[in-house]
Amino acid sequence: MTAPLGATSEVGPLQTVLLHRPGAELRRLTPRNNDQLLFDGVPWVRRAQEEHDAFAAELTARGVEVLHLDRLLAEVLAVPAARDELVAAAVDDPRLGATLQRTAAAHLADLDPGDLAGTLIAGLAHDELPGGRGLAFEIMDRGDFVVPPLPNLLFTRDSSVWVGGQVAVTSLAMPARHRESTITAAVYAHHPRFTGAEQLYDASLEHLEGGDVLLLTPGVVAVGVGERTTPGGAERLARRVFARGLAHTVLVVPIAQQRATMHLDTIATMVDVDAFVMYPAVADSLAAWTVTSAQVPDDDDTTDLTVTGPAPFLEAAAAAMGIDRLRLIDTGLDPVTAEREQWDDGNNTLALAPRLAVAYERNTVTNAALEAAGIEVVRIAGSELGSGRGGPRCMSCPVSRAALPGSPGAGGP
Ligand SMILES: NC(=[NH2+])NCCC[C@H](N)C(=O)O
Repeated sequence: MTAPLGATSEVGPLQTVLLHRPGAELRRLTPRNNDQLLFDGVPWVRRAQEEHDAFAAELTARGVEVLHLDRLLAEVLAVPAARDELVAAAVDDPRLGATLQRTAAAHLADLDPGDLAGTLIAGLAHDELPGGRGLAFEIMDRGDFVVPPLPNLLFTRDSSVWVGGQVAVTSLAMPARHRESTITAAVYAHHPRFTGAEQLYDASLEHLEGGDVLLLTPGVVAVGVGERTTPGGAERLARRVFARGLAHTVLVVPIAQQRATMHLDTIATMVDVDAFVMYPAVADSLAAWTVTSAQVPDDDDTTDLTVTGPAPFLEAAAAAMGIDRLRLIDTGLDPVTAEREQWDDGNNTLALAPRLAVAYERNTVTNAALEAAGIEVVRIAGSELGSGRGGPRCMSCPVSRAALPGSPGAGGP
């Protein structure tokens, strides 16, 4: 029996999750390209894989079904339409010119599904393309990429997000991540596991990343806007969730446009039905605009919106959730520890159920605070994984979460 698809909260018992075990794409990182590829260092790949395997094992041990994105991808690449879409997307790059696009596409089209999946993720370097031709090919250096690698595919949170029983394939803001959503789009459209899943969003729309989307409680969604998700993306998502009856309130939360706070889930995640772990430096200033719709909404993109605010985030969230107050657990203790542990994704927890969350072991002060507040912490190592600036929440996309007691069912059919 597989669980119904979808999620309506951050903390409902996790049943199925989408992960990506990092592979050869991390071996592409060098001190020259790591900034552009959004890593803060050059990870030791073998150790990163061990850390990721241990993360997956903790989830499996607690009864969570783990789906692996590279395996789903290899399976959909047996479908001709999916193959054609993904090969075309891989060479759809103005750097290449028509001749190199054609020879690269021909090379990719000849690969078997497993090798093609591997190449779409790890990329294709100039010296790996035997029949390469064209002006761009002549001019490129040996190590340049014809198809760039996708080291951030590891952060499955960002390239898709389930809201209720529908899945939003997102529109990623950074060029290094654009192609990730061609992969999630193909998997959701063509893999039998997702047959019938309705798509809520797509990559052609305004920027929206899953790390900015928090399902506070059934019917209430928070969306961070900052370096990645734009106000336009938040507005589009609000209209769509209202039109489809997936939520009644969207809280739009501005966050600083900088790397340390690239997504809302880098400063706050939920660890219980009424509790956040949050970066104290922003706790007092974080604000939210409350978006609702007075109309009986029925159209995806034209519903009138009512916007009120800004109000302090915790007050606006509690009001939208229909509870008196939200509990707050601080990252760190003093400002320096807080800043260090925020940077190391101390806030970026993955709840497996109310009061049970996965966190990086290195954030010792935050984890102690979580335990003091009654949260059981499943600690994982992240010395190598963390160099991509993402923690347990970023590295996971919940595909099925059970409904919270007392709330309507989570997913769709
Ligand atoms: N949901 C998240 N916080 N994701 C973290 C993504 C990290 C990734 N290196 C990026 O810059 O995009």
